[in-house]
Order: sequence, then structure tokens, then C-alpha cells
Amino acid sequence: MTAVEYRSIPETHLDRALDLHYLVFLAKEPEDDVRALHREILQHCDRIGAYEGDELVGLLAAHPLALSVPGGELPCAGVTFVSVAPTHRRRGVLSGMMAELWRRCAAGGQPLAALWVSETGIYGRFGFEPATRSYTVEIDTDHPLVLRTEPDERPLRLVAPADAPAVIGALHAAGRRERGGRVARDGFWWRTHVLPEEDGGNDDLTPVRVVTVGDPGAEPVGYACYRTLGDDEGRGVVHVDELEAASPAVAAALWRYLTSIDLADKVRAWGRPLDDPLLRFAGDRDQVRITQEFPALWLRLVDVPAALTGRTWAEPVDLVLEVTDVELPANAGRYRLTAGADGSARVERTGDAPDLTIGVRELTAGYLGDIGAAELVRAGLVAEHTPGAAARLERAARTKLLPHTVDEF
Ligand SMILES: CC(=O)SCCNC(=O)CCNC(=O)[C@H](O)C(C)(C)COP(=O)(O)OP(=O)(O)OC[C@H]1O[C@@H](n2cnc3c(N)ncnc32)[C@H](O)[C@@H]1OP(=O)(O)O
Repeated sequence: MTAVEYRSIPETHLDRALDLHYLVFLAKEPEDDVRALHREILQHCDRIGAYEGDELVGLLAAHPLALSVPGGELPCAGVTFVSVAPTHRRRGVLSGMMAELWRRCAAGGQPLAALWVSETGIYGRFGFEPATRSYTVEIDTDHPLVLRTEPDERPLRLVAPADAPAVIGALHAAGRRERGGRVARDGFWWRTHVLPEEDGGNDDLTPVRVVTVGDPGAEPVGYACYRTLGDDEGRGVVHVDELEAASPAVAAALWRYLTSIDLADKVRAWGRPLDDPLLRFAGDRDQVRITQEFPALWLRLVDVPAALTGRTWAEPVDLVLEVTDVELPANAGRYRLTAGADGSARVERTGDAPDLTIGVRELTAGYLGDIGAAELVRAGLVAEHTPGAAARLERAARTKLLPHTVDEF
């Protein structure tokens, strides 16, 4: 058997990479414009190929992302298009591509890697863990939305998708500073991932509509991106992709707008944060229902010290963490994490006795402020050697708002 080699996929092999991807995802050949979109996305990515001789048998692409973390942002490999030929499954091809990814992250100074899973069983073994969670929320709109918060009455305006990044980009960036797990968006990202004319996902949905709230001539104070699914009997569905608001009143105005669109009797919002104010100000909880909670962005701390010093901490803490990491042994070890009153942290290797023994996945679960270490001690996943240490780590890692992302890639 010829050995499999891992090397970059050149531009001349992009069509082979796409063919492999469609084969693996059981997809028909897409329309030309969808294929062109996928081609452009692959062009922007770092591309790892698994080659058996000259035959491409595996593909892993990585977007060069900047991911928001508490108090800042960090370089992050956004893993996507992971595909192994059906003839070469379970021979370690994905494992080989992952090993190559870790080398590239180290060489390129990316302390984080992130992805959205196709199946939840695949990526834990590589040290990934959900770092953000989302709700799918459904609202019955055959009667007006009952609101306990008075909606902002500033005008609503529909914005052409091509103009939207210039109009709402600043508001998105401001929201990104408030929540970890969000991708920095440039023109390419807005066009290919947020406002694509064709996404190849659901042909029946309209392109994205963008609505803003704000006084004419002033910066908008809120926006929503949504698509609609028509129905001959007037029972259409409004699919909300994204909603950002500078205040609860603005959020109430946007939800009122979305739930009062004619010829639709349902709003479905698939990726809402777990602390969405809608869930508090909705007056009738039978009308606004959480239908699903799902792990959203999976994260991997590829470089533990760089990740821990790259975020800010909510309160001073001084703890020794014994970090275990089977997949990346160089990442494992005993670290002293010292955070000061200004939120900045130092991380040093130490020989001191540990306060906590924590796996890299468990460290990731709370890294952006989601699942805390004390909860993971209660689940038997983190060992606490010093009483109260997990609660101290959890309090220091906490963020005002929960991490949240809708940037699926
Ligand atoms: C971020 C994304 O792009 S998500 C998309 C992921 N891609 C897909 O789902 C497309 C269809 N599937 C595939 O292409 C392949 O089956 C892959 C990529 C999921 C796995 O590739 P393989 O080369 O077979 O994986 P590899 O042989 O390296 O397996 C490594 C380990 O993961 C396990 N594993 C692989 N696939 C799965 C799975 N779907 N579910 C659970 N475990 C899995 C293997 O059993 C193996 O475990 P072991 O080390 O204990 O023996």
C-alpha cells in the first residue's frame, strides 16, 4: 500500500478537492454559482491534502480567523470541508490531517482551532469541545407577539445585502466585543458566509433580508438578518439568522417586526444565545418556545499558555492547573495561572502541587465563559485537589454575556 502524505493542496487541485467533498457529503453536483462560491472559500483557506501517490484521498481546510475571546481576539484556524474518501476511511487519514494542522497552527501562531461538527462523535478525541451553545427558538405568529418590554419606536429600514456590511458592520463589531466565540468579518466573510446570494443549503428559502432600526442618517441601533419560506396557504416561515440590538427595547422592536410579517405564521430562530433577552421579555412562554439546545462552536486550545494569557479574567486568581492533553502532549503540564485586578494573566510552567487536574477539553468548555469548572467537578470530569479551586477558576473565567456565534463555516 502506498503511504499517505500530507501536503498543501495547490490551486490546480481545487476542483479535485471539491469533487472529493461533494462525493463524501453525498451531494449532487451543485449549480455553477454554488460551486464557484465553494471554490472561492477554499481558495481563502489553508488547505491540507492527504495524498496517496498523486491521488487526493483527504481534505481539511482552515480559515485564518480572528475569534473574539473575553477582552480581545486571537488567531484561530477555522476548520472546514473535512472529507476522507469512502475508500480510505478509518485508516487514520483524518488523524494525519489533524496532526498536520497542529504543526501549521504552531508555525503560524494560532493558539486556537475551531469548527462546527457534522457528527458530535468525531472531534472530542482530537481535543475539541463545545465552547458556545445555542437555542433554536420558535415563535407562533398567528397572533401578535406578547412583549413585556416596550419596543423602540425608531424607524425600521430594509437594507440591500450588498450595502449591509457598511451599514451594520460597526454594530456587529461592537457585539463581538461583548461575546466570545465570534468571527471578525471582512468583506469576503460577509459576502460568502453571512449574506450569500446562493448558499446551496435550502433552495426554497429566499436570499437574506436585512432590516435595521435607527434614525435616518444615524448609525443603526439594531439589525436582523432573516430569510423567508413562502407557502401557498399563507403559512410561511421567517427564518432568523442573526439579530443584534443595542438595547432590550431595540430587540423588542426587531422581534415585533419579524413576528408581524404577513403570510407567515411562524418565526424560527436557530442560533440564539442562551441568555437572549427575548426569553425574558416574551409575555407568553407558550408562544415563544425553545425547541432545541445544541453545541455550536467547538474549540480546541492548541496552545494552552497563549490561550489563557490571550483572554482577560473577571477577577484575580492564582491557581496551579495540571492540564492533561493526550493528543498534544507538548500542551500538557502543570501551569500556574495568575490573573491580576486589571484582568490580565500570566501563565508559567511550575513544579508546585496542582489545585486542579483538568483535561484540555474541560478547560475549553469554560474558556469563553460557558460551562464552568465547578460544574465539571460535579460531573466527575475535573479533579479538585484544593477545596474551592474550581469555583475560583469558574468565577474568574465568567463573562458578563455568554459566548455565542452564528458564523457557521
Ligand atoms: C469540520 C467539518 O468539516 S465536519 C465534517 C466531517 N466530515 C464528514 O462527516 C464527512 C464524512 N466522513 C468522513 O469524511 C470521514 O469518515 C471522517 C472525516 C469523519 C473520518 O475520517 P477517517 O480518516 O476515517 O478518520 P480516522 O481514521 O483518522 O479516525 C480517527 C478516529 O476517529 C474515529 N472516527 C472517525 N470517524 C468517526 C465518526 N464519524 N464517528 C465517531 N468516531 C469516528 C475513528 O474510529 C478513529 O478512532 P480510533 O483512533 O479510536 O481508532
